[in-house]
Amino acid sequence: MDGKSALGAPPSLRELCDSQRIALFLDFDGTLIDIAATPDGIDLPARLGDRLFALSERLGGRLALVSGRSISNLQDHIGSLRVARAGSHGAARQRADGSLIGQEPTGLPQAVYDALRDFSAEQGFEMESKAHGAALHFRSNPSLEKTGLEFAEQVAHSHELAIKRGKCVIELVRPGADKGGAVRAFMEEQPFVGALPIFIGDDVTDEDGFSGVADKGGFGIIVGDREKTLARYRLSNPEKVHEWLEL
Ligand SMILES: O=P(O)(O)OC[C@H]1O[C@H](O[C@H]2O[C@H](CO)[C@@H](O)[C@H](O)[C@H]2O)[C@H](O)[C@@H](O)[C@@H]1O
Repeated sequence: MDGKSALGAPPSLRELCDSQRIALFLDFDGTLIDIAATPDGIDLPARLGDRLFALSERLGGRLALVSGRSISNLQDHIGSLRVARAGSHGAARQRADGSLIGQEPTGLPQAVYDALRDFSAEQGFEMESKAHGAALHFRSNPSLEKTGLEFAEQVAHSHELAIKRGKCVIELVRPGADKGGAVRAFMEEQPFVGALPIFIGDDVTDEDGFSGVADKGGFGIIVGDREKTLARYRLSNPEKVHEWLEL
């Protein structure tokens, strides 16, 4: 679908909740918070964790954060999480009480972190080491994209890893997991099972989430502009997302 011109705002959350049981899947960067110059340079709205918990309570616990960040990194920024969450692009999944859904994923080989660190220092990328992956950020110099992608492809090939793309970032991860898989895993369990799922996200990896909710009869909401998207509706920025969620 042509996301830029065709998509309108979704019906209000209240309207949707009046007619059915809703489950919400929320991306973090670019959706709940504005994109910043660096991964740690983000500004969070006051008491975001408390507000997400209150929204989750209103939805009977059917709310999950689904982020490319690790769960521990989300907690470093938001504080202790009391809602369901998936980190590392869906590879790590926890219920609201912190119990695991599936196995805890393994990290990358140390040689990959070392190679990316050396490459970043030489070439001017900002490297982000994550629990289950590693990212090359080039927001401060977008002309680095091609060099970074070529290097990441070599490393991925040597270590049988997958590449995920995002906004000014190239990430190396273990193959197999995505945000759609996380949605499907939550939707098989209480309190999510049987609800109408809605995924809100802004980036390429969120398209897997849109596909996951569509498989279960739900729909996606894209934040900002994308040329092509599986989302059915659009909100223009994180501020509008907060308004829509009545956070
Ligand atoms: O799935 P998300 O929750 O949206 O996480 C995706 C990646 O977000 C972060 O990087 C992005 O946001 C940074 C802060 O605004 C920005 O500086 C960077 O350019 C963006 O790519 C995070 O650092 C990554 O680990 C996430 O995978």
